[in-house]
Amino acid sequence: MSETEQKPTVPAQASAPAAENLPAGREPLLEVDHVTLRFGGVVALNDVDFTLYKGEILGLIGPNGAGKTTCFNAMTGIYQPTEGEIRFRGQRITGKKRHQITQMGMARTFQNIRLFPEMTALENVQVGADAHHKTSVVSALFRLPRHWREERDGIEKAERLLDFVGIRHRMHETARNLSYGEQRRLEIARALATDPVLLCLDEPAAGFNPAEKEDLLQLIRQIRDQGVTVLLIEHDMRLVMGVTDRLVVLEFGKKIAEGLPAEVREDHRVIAAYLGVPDDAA
Ligand SMILES: Nc1ncnc2c1ncn2[C@@H]1O[C@H](COP(=O)(O)OP(=O)(O)OP(=O)(O)O)[C@@H](O)[C@H]1O
Repeated sequence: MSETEQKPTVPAQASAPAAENLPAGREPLLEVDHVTLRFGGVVALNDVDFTLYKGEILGLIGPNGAGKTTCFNAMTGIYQPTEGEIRFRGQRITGKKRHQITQMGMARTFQNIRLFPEMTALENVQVGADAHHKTSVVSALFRLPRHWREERDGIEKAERLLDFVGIRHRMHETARNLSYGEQRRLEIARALATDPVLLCLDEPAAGFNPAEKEDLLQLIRQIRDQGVTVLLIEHDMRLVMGVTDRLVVLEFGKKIAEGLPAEVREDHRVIAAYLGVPDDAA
């Protein structure tokens, strides 16, 4: 990416902080405040409590069924907590609609890729950019100048984002014809098109080979360096340990550990959770 016009369209914010400064003195961006979420008899989240600070890359990890995706879904308005609340940029988002949360600056990707398969890569990203368009139905119908301007800006922005994630050369290809890795990158570009301050990535490396994982690690760092805070759910421990500033660990819906990756890796409860051995034997 060149330094000038190729710069991605992500919000201009203060430059990324040094990881070692986290979290002391940092500004909270997202607060998950004693959240419990039940599905009938299943307690998917049990009094989960953590804060995500502006500018960090936080990993949310845990064995299968630990509650990670449920936590993302509660944050992004898909599920409502049974108890507790979630605050984003100081505002309570519990009860808000998904599009309202997107407009507040939170974007996400999904564990199972959700693109518009018959649309081109460019069009998929434009859909994300449309979240902020101000054109009324009338000005779109009558093709007023404002509509053209927004459409042109949307295309330019989509091209820059495709360049940023490394698939600009595929912009006119339909999403269904992209490789799996390209589709995952396209999802990230589409999420960035909504100008998020927080990007939530749900298992972005699933199905990747080691080289693709290394590229993804670089991309996540670049996203953070553009001022976007990142919340990452990921099973690949090498990627998690290599890219995150801090980790929150869930098991059976409960937070069992939180801290720097090096600390969490040594935590006996985390080792027990991953190895499936009794707590006192770990
Ligand atoms: N819509 C739902 N209805 C009922 N139970 C659900 C629902 N969604 C999740 N669960 C249950 O909540 C628990 C947590 O699931 P969740 O998908 O959040 O875990 P996860 O940590 O993301 O797992 P994985 O790593 O396998 O994706 C599981 O027991 C799951 O079966």
